[in-house]
Amino acid sequence: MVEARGLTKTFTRKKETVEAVKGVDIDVADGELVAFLGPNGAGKSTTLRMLTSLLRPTAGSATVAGYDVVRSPAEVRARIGYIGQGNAGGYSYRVGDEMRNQGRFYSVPTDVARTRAAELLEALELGGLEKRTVLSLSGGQRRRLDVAMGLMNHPGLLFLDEPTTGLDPHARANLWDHILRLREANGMTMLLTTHYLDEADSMAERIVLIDHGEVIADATPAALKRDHADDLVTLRLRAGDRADDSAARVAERARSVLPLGVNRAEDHLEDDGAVRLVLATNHGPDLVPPTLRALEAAGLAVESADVRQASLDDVFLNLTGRSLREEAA
Ligand SMILES: Nc1ncnc2c1ncn2[C@@H]1O[C@H](COP(=O)(O)OP(=O)(O)OP(=O)(O)O)[C@@H](O)[C@H]1O
Repeated sequence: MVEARGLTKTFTRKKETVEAVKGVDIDVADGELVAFLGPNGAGKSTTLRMLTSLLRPTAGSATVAGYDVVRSPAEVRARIGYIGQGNAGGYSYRVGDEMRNQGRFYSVPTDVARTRAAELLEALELGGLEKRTVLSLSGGQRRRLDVAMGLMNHPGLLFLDEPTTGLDPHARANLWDHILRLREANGMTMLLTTHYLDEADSMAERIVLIDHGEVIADATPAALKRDHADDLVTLRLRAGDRADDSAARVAERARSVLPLGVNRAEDHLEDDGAVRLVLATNHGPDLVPPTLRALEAAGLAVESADVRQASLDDVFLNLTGRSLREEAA
């Protein structure tokens, strides 16, 4: 559905040059749901705007739904839906008019547009709001209207630029619910940008991590976490009463019986004399039972166990040395 090679965009303004996108390769197969994830200014929107033919690339090429974005922009636009950042611009327009205008923009015959608009508004829980002005809608309703408008031409491929930014958690979940249901019903391919880590993690089948205009990783959320981050299992062990049960001995005995699957182990002496053992692993939850069994069989008392699973922020941190969560904040 999408094939981009060496896609590049350089903005020049008042002698200042910004290399927004630096030679990006992207492939999206039919039916995939792919998220561009990256910090502010990484080049996500610029890439999306080139793929939707809204922005001409400085170099490189892209075909979308089988058409070249530079040579055949009209063919591309007829086959895609695009939901930009803060779309529903005509605030004084009525919801129904916005949908009709969108239909006209895509040359959808009037009677088809009427039926389609009604179906989409119903599917996005906006039924009955046709006569309301866009201005009077809540943030979540406005964003759902954006989605409805983006689907007026029944696209096989939908581009969403930060669809849930600015919405509260309830409205975000609700919007996702609707998007995924429509995707299911229509078999749409979807490409979206987001800086919500949790959203990318749970919704996207594949994540393209973008930083400083470059793709720094491209894989499923699970593979990214497996290859670029560790789960951490933290255990508190009690030093025994015997003379040779010093904290150092406890740590040493614990290390000697750890099961397979531990990438790294560190121990720390706590103020109260307990030993904190931190295990880095790719299989946090699965590692806990055999570890507990092994430690207990070795006569070591485990006071507590905690598992922190790898996150996409850990992945970004390990790849760039910066925290995406902190940059977003
Ligand atoms: N029209 C423009 N003129 C000049 N510079 C631009 C223009 N559009 C984008 N840029 C610059 O290009 C870089 C990439 O911007 P882009 O909007 O693609 O990033 P982004 O990853 O989508 O960020 P955000 O998450 O904040 O939307 C930024 O440095 C931005 O300032």
